[in-house]
Amino acid sequence: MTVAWQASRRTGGELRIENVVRSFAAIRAVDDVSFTVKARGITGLIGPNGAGKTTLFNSVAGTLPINSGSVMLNGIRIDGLAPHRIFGHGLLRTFQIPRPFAEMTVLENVMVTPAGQAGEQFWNTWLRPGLVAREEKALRDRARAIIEFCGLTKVERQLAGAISGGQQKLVELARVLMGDPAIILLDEPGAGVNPGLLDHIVDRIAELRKQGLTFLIIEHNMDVIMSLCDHVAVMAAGRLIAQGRPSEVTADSKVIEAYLGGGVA
Ligand SMILES: Nc1ncnc2c1ncn2[C@@H]1O[C@H](COP(=O)(O)OP(=O)(O)OP(=O)(O)O)[C@@H](O)[C@H]1O
Repeated sequence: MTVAWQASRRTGGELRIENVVRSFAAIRAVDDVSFTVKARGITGLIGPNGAGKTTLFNSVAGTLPINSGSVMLNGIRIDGLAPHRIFGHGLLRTFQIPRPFAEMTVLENVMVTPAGQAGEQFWNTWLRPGLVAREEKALRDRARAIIEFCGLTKVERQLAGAISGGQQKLVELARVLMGDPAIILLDEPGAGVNPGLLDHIVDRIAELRKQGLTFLIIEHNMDVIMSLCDHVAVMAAGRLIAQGRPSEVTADSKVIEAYLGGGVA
């Protein structure tokens, strides 16, 4: 029997992206971009293919160093920190293509959490077996509660490589939730997901926001953006060309022009 799970252990999640530049040789993939993701809100990041959205995500999450500018999380400067330190400050991300351990079950995938458990120190297995067993049980209970929250209980014993692409997206979300995030960067949660499951994913994201989490979401599906986001930032050719409420940015002539000129996915 699992206990109801609440995503409310951290507070905050405000992300301030200021004048960020990231180039690849002559291409300024992110060109002097500034915007703020409000704590406990859902900000969408949209733009045509090649706009620089993924590069900005990678820069914020610490996997790509930035050339200039700054990234602040809850007032703490995080650009230049290693990805695991940024993770430690509560910023976690998912990937456009889910990356589960295909030969492990859904439950095992969700139980793979950051270092620091007693069982990871091998001598504990002999000297303090009770502690290791208690930690293992607490981890399993927490994983099962999060799996239930994500609606994955029916498939928790299946191999993660054998479930649908949409369910794998939910496994990614569950894994991120195990890391106790303040802010989650979601990379195209709707890509390749059937409409029924997409409604469920949207509902879970809305519930997590209600519980105090903050989101920055890259998404090409405008229905998802319109139903979830309270703020939208629009990039094109590396630059931020508009930001505001969803209804404002979709009516903005610069945005319409960028999509018509750049081709919408
Ligand atoms: N590792 C890299 N090396 C060289 N150029 C890159 C690299 N990564 C991205 N780019 C270039 O940077 C620009 C922005 O790409 P990016 O993938 O960030 O855009 P995007 O908005 O995420 O696009 P999509 O919606 O198609 O995923 C593109 O011109 C791309 O070719």
